[in-house]
Amino acid sequence: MSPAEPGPLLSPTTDAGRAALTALLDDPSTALTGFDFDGTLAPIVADPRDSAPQAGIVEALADLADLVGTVAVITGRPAETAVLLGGLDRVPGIVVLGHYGAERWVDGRVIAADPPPGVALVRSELPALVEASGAPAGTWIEDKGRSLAVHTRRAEDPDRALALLAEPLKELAERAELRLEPGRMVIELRPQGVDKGAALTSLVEERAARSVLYAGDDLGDLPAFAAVTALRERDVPGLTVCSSSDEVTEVADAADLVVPGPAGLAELLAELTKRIRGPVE
Ligand SMILES: O=P(O)(O)OC[C@H]1O[C@H](O[C@H]2O[C@H](CO)[C@@H](O)[C@H](O)[C@H]2O)[C@H](O)[C@@H](O)[C@@H]1O
Repeated sequence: MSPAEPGPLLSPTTDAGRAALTALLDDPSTALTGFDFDGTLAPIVADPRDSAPQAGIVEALADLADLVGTVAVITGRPAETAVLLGGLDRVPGIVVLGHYGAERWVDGRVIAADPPPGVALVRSELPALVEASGAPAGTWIEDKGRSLAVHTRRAEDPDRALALLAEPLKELAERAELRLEPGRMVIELRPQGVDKGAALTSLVEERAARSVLYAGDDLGDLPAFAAVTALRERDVPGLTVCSSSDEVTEVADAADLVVPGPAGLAELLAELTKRIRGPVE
């Protein structure tokens, strides 16, 4: 295989994806690359406090940061949590947008507005709601400051727990004027008005990026995939990458390229940096 040919992983299956890859390789310095954290950069684990990046992936991001215009992480986590768990401060110039874009971490500083009052309401009512729902033991609440998430991964029957919680959480979210965000064995109640699509689009505009790559694994990443599609209409070629799992299949269906989880993404990033650098003389 010549260095100009796609490797086994870096092979988009759509024309739009192939066009975006070509644009990125032709002019990497104007490309923006964005990544989700859990399930994409970090393998899924039972307790979110134990999350750690896929081996080698932070080093791959650091290599990429030398070559492309922007490396960003866009996550449902608080920005600082993702930076700490991921050791993301090892990536030069990285931008970390937390809480679906409501927070921005750059160079060790976090910029964020105050959370809406509905978050305090949810904080006070959620424990009793979870108890009353009949959700099985192992169901637990993650308080992220600006939002709260109810996790069922450690419950005996995670899907049944989610089914029991769905209606009561919907009712509470409506009363608190918050948005319900379903994910991988989790339902989150979070402020409205932001999503990963709006966050990605703003960053592309701010950086005047001329091509974009976005990688994600969960339902909360679909707005970013939609933003990539919309940016193509504005002459910004875009490539969507799914870090696949058996838990969520909608993301693979929407992607230009599918890799097998964070391990596959680490390999893809290594291949991408190799392709950008070109043949070694
Ligand atoms: O936008 P992301 O970076 O993908 O964050 C989405 C949610 O990720 C975390 O939950 C997920 O990962 C956990 C650790 O692997 C796993 O235990 C859980 O089942 C997953 O849903 C995080 O805890 C949430 O707050 C994020 O919103």
